[in-house]
Amino acid sequence: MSDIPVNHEALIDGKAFSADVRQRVAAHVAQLKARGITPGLAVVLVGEDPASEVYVRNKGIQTREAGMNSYEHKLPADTSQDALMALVEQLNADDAVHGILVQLPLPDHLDSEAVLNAIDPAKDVDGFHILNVGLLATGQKAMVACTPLGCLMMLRDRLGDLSGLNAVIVGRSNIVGKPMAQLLLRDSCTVTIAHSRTRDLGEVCRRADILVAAVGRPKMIPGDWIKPGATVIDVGINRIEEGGKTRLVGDVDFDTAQGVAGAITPVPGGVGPMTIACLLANTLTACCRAAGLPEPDGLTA
Ligand SMILES: Nc1nc2c(c(=O)[nH]1)N[C@@H](CN(C=O)c1ccc(C(=O)N[C@@H](CCC(=O)O)C(=O)O)cc1)CN2
Repeated sequence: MSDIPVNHEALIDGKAFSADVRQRVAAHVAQLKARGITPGLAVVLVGEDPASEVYVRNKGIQTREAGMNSYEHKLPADTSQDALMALVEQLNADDAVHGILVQLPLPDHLDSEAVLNAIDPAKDVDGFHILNVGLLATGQKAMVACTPLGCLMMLRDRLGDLSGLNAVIVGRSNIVGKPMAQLLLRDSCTVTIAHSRTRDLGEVCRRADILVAAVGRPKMIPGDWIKPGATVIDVGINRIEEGGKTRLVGDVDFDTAQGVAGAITPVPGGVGPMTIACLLANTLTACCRAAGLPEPDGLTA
């Protein structure tokens, strides 16, 4: 954000929202623990990517803060595919582990798709397993990818019933764009997925009551692409250099967008914090399902 005054009424505070989600998860975990059940999340990090190390550390901290067990597996960058698959199998078989997450990106020599599809779908708290992708696409009970789940929670909180709204998602990735589209379709939005080849992208965006930006291009969407009063969810986290300093910006040009949008997520402090909160929510859901207990209200799709 720059020196332009922030319209606080329009701001969707992902930090505060994620704190509330984590608090609700913790309350539910406390009830489970009183029955002798402790949810456990295993996170696997291969290599030493600095950003991944920060995310994995934060996941461990927030998992423990929610009262769950955290199991961290840090493997060297030259770990073989076989060794990684063997660890996944070991975690699949471990009853103390209810959720498994392999931090992405993996080093280039590893086949990410094969690793993700080796995770037990019931423990796939990232929602990336092909079975969970298919279940979501066919409207069945699935583990849902954390970032789109977090976006959905914020949209429902801000707008209530989403049915009939025009939703435009800019970006067609497997981990955000496509699952986001499925979730909004399930909530009866009229959904458009736009991407790099979309013609008249500005025109398409201007039709959106809900605009989700997930392209990974800094400040690509200016304020005059936004319908007045629209709800804007910015999934982009881009590090840019400005005035000799680096800072994080989204895919939306926040300064020009915030005066037009009815509600908007900032970067940082918007969607990002919801990703880890939803990971904890998914781990709790996986644990409840494994124990044959009712799922927590308001923490699933
Ligand atoms: N297996 C997975 N790998 C990755 C995922 C994922 O969901 N599953 N997502 C990202 C990284 N990520 C979590 O893993 C993540 C990214 C960003 C944030 C966040 O809170 N961002 C802050 C800004 C942080 C900063 O200052 O750099 C924000 O937006 O406010 C949390 C988690 C890729 N890998």
